[in-house]
This record gives sequence, C-alpha cells and structure tokens, in this order.
Amino acid sequence: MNELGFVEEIDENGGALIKEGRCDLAAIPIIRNKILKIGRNERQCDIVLNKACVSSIHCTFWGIKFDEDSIPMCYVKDCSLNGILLNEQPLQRDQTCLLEDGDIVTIPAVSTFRFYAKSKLITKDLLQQLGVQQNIDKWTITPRVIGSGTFGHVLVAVKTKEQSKTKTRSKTTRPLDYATKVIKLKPDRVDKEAQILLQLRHPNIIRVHSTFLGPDQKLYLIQDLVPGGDLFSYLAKEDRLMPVSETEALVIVYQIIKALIYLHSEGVVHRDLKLDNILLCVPEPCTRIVLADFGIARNISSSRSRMHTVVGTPEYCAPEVGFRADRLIYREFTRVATLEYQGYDAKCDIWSLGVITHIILTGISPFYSDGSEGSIIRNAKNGHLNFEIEPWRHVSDSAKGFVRKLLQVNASKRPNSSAALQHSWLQKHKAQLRILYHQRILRDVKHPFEAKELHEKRRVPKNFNPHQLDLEEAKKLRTSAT
Ligand SMILES: Nc1ncnc2c1ncn2[C@@H]1O[C@H](COP(=O)(O)OP(=O)(O)OP(=O)(O)O)[C@@H](O)[C@H]1O
Repeated sequence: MNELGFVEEIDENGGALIKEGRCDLAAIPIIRNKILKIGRNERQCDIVLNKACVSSIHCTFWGIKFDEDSIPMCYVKDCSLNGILLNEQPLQRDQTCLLEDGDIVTIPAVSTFRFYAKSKLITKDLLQQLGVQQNIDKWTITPRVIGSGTFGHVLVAVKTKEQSKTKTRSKTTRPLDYATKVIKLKPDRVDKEAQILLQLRHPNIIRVHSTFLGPDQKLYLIQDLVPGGDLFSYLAKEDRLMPVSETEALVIVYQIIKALIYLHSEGVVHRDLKLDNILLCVPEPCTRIVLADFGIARNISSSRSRMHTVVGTPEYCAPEVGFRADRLIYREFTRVATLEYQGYDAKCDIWSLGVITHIILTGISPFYSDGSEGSIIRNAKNGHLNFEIEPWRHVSDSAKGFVRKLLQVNASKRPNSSAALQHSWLQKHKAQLRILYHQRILRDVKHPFEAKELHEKRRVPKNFNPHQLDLEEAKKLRTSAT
C-alpha cells in the first residue's frame, strides 16, 4: 500500500470541492517516493492553480514511512513567494511542517486543502510501552515514532513552553517539531554521543539542541527533525536500490565531504557512515543532507590517537578497522585490539563514503556478494571493484576514479577528507556545486552556524544556470545513447 495520506481541496465551509472537470482534485493521495506539488506549473504540478499570485511550485507534500510497520509522517513545505497558511498561521518561506490529520493548508485567496492521514492509529500508551517520559524539562515527547535503531527510538518532540505561549495567540498554532532520540544504554556510550554532537555546528551534521538524562539511565537527545527520511529509503524502490543520476550523486557526495572535512577537523570520526545515517531535508534531488547517528563516533582530538575497537557495519567498514570473517574471534562489538593492523584513523569514514558513492551511482553495494558477513569482509579486504557491470556504463570515468580512490584497501593511499574534495570528479564541477550549495541547499538553514559556509558570500556568475549540471548530463546521456 503506497498511499501515506491524502490532500483534498475544500470549499470555505470545509466541504470537499468537486468542480466540473476537476473532480480529480478530490483526495489526491500522497504516495511513497513521490512529491505532490501544487502550483502554477502545468508540467510539474499535480494540482495546477492558474493564478498569477501562485508560484510555479507553491507548496509540496510528501510522506515518509520508516518501515512497513510504522505510521507514515507527512509533511508540507512552503516553496512560494506569497506564502501559505497552515491552520491559518503563515509559514516561513522554505519551512517544512509535520502534518496532523485534518490540518488545513491555505493558499490565500486561491484554494484551501485538507490533509487526511492514512493511518491514524497511534497507541496512546505507546510512550509508556517504550518506557519513555512524556515530559522532560521544557520538552513534550509525543507518541509519533520517526525511526528506530539498535540503540533506541526516535520520536517527535515539541517545546512545552512554546506550545503554551502560542496557545494564547491561537488555538491552531503548531509548535515546531523536533526529533528526540531516546537511548537506553551504558552511560559511557550515551555521554559520548551527546558530548560529541553538542560540540558540532555544521549545516550537514545533525543539530542537537539539548540533552537530558531521564530516569532509568535513558538519555534524551533533542535534535532537529530532518523531514525527508534517510538515503536508504530514498533509493529503495521496488525492493531494490535505484541509482541516482551522476549530478545528484555529486551533490550528495559534495555535502558529505563538507561534513567530513568539518568533522575530522574537529577530531571527530563518525565510524558508522551508511545510507541509513544520512538524512534528507526533502526526498528530492539537490536537497540538504544531514549526517546523523553519532552513536559510535569517537573524538580523537585530545590524543590524536588511532582507534582499535572493531565497530561499524561490515558492508561499509574499512578493512583496517578489523572486522573478521570469523565472528567467533570477537563477539558483536566488543573491544578487540586489531592485532594484525596498526589500528585505524579518520580514513575509515572515507572508505564508507566510497561504498556510499558506489551504491548511489549504481544501486549496488560493492562488496556485498551473497550478503553474508564473512564474504563482505573478505571482499572488502580484497578490494576488487568491477566497473564492467551494466550500471557503470553511463557513469563518467572521473566518477569511477573517485570511487576507486576512496576504496583503496591501503589506507595510506586513500585520500583524507580535504583531498577527496580535490578529486577531479568534484573539481570539474566545483563552481556549480559551490553555487548550488550556497544559493539553494543552505537556503532553509535558519540556525546561526559558526561554520564559515553560511558567511561565505559568493559572486554568482551573470550567466549562472542552476540547471546547468543537469543539462550537461542530459547532453552526455543523449550522446551515449546515439
Ligand atoms: N533527527 C532526525 N530526524 C529525522 N529522522 C531521524 C532523526 N534521527 C534519526 N532519524 C530516523 O531514525 C532512524 C534511527 O535513528 P538512529 O540511526 O539515530 O538510531 P540508532 O539506534 O543509533 O540506529 P542504528 O541501529 O543504525 O545504530 C534513522 O535511520 C532515521 O531514519
């Protein structure tokens, strides 16, 4: 079942609007992996509103379902010049809001839409079942689950204070939504994730606002809610991972490298970079991406030491980290000094980026073969890459060279994060990537990041065309097709 919610145009009395010839407007489904667009542009929009005050794409709706059992989360984003109202309250340009069943979205003086949730069932005592507090300091934790992982659950949270303040202004005002990661683990691990994240400020790294230690040694990490889902779900279509265009891959990889350069300069190594830990602001190309899940990240700035603990996910894990095909040698993620290796450093993140780049360009995980842990580890140690397979056919040699370089088994030959940015694949598109990044990708960033990215003023060339990359690629594809 692909429908995650519905958007229906209504009249001023709240009744469904079924005009002659426009009955298709009644209850348009929000489906998985597709953004529902409302605006003036006939080619791109699902609901076309032909009025001068309506922007080409005025607002968009989409839904995210973390897994088969989870309740979808649907969002609306204001992309317009003239604005939209959510329950009579204006949104800011580029603002995204999590929707609740029955929410009303208005394009002033043009149209009004009602959002219906597909699944409304949220067990009231879910928080109790999960052993999660409803109120932590100034925060209210809601029973809406965004995602789950090995270490706990991620739920929607709102600021309690803000809620009561806004309630006096209007009953319908929605407080901003945040994500709370609730971790019930050993205190030392818990502290590390919180400590590391609180020190980081970068538009491509998850922003943590506060942390609280609740009863039962549960840590609450209040973070920005990143509404576009993770990169794995974005690529997963019809039971397989679909590659993205080379242009889209460049924009993703560029942002991951930006985050890694910052992270490594702060002495932090992520150690678990994978598709599931890369979040998207909107599930569409050229969106801002955010690295999340610093659960096993390590701060090595104090000692500049190398790391010896075997952690991570074998599919994305650099050979020097020391995963072994024979699981009996270590149990799960215990601390095992890697005897035949000298330990490892921040370049383990570069290897993971190599695996990620391979997957997003081809839909194939380079060392996966039969999927058994043993074969993945053996294949990664061997480092053999096969560029002869069909999905590489339309990919440029420089992209292949980039992947080859990052997946060097010998870590000393692998570039560090700054050198990865200097690779010809990215350098060739340097100017366009920079402009796209500063003019478009960072547009929704509201926080005063210390990172210099936001303060850099770049001159836009007179003939700059934000679609230039796509055109170049289209040209290339046309040539290769003939
Ligand atoms: N701030 C956020 N905004 C939106 N979604 C999020 C956020 N944080 C986490 N998620 C979602 O929740 C999922 C689980 O979160 P996270 O990876 O942090 O948990 P974990 O227990 O450390 O997982 P893992 O088992 O991968 O280690 C993510 O894959 C993502 O889909």
